[in-house]
Amino acid sequence: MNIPGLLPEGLRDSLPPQAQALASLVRTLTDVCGAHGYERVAPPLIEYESSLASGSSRERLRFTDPVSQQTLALRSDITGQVGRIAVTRLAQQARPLRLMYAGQVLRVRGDQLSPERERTQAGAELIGSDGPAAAAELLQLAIAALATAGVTGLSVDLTMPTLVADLAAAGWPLGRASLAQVQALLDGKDVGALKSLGADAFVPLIAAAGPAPAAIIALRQLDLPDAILARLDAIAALAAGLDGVAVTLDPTERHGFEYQTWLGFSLFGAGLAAELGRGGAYLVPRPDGTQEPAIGFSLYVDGLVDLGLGVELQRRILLPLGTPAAEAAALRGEGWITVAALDAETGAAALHCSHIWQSGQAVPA
Ligand SMILES: N[C@@H](Cc1c[nH]c[nH+]1)C(=O)O
Repeated sequence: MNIPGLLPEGLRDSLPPQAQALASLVRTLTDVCGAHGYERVAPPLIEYESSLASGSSRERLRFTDPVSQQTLALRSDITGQVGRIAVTRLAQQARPLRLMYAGQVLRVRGDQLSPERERTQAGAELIGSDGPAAAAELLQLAIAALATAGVTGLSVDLTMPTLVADLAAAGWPLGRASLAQVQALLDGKDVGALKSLGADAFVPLIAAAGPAPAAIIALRQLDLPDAILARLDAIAALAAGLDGVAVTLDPTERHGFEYQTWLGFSLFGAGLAAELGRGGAYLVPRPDGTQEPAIGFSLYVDGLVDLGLGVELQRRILLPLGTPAAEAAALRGEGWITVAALDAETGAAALHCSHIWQSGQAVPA
């Protein structure tokens, strides 16, 4: 098919002013992470499919490399690549290691709330710890970055991605159901089926969701193993430390948390149904077969552009033909965007200029 301008489903051109807004938002978000001690890394867009596959079951666009004959894939997430860098090239660096990144990722399929397949992720990962102090740092950093970018009405949904599996491992009876079945029934909030299969113990988890303080009280009433009670304490402290942000807890939510462990979180803002970012604790596989704890987040910058953020209102001035270069440079120095006329006819409006430079003065067009 060769229709000019037609793009494959889920892909789009970013135009003025959105393309500029995207770049300036990436800058804002990475500046906030940088100011908190995170150092930038830039992994490649494409890698061996086998190295991208570790840790994530996400579907990736793949192809055979005509040069090496190996299967390569386009990254669908940058977190795993940062982990790979941390445990290989930066394995000798002191921990915790604080790294950040920004770049494009490609998903094979979009989803209902965000149909686009190419997205820009900007995020931070702390490698070497996934404890409560690290969790508090990362969550607060994600919130600070979004707030600096101009997001209002921030809310956080906390989840415990491995909770159900951990409870089953600790001896909570699954009845006649498999772990995967119980997880699916919890996703569907299917109390009847859980009971009829003998997995009654898991039913109260459904009601223990909602505003964090109440959900935590409800969970504490269940017969939880000590290790999980300790996590709950950490989550309670985390939620209490997020001033002015609405925090909910949905303990059995796993959707989108394929590799996160004891803690996952989604970030939302006023005006957009889709999440603005997501993060959590996870384990990075080391080449020797052991694992290193880590925690981080990714922000989806396109959603911020859709909210109208990142557009800088800069004044544009038309410079008539023959304007001396020094005058033009002085105007740019004052913060003007200068647009040089190439002829005497083209007017300010056609060049999106609000002003014209006339006899040494900026005159409204
Ligand atoms: N990269 C993950 C979020 C994440 C970052 N670090 C840990 N988890 C995602 O986009 O879903």
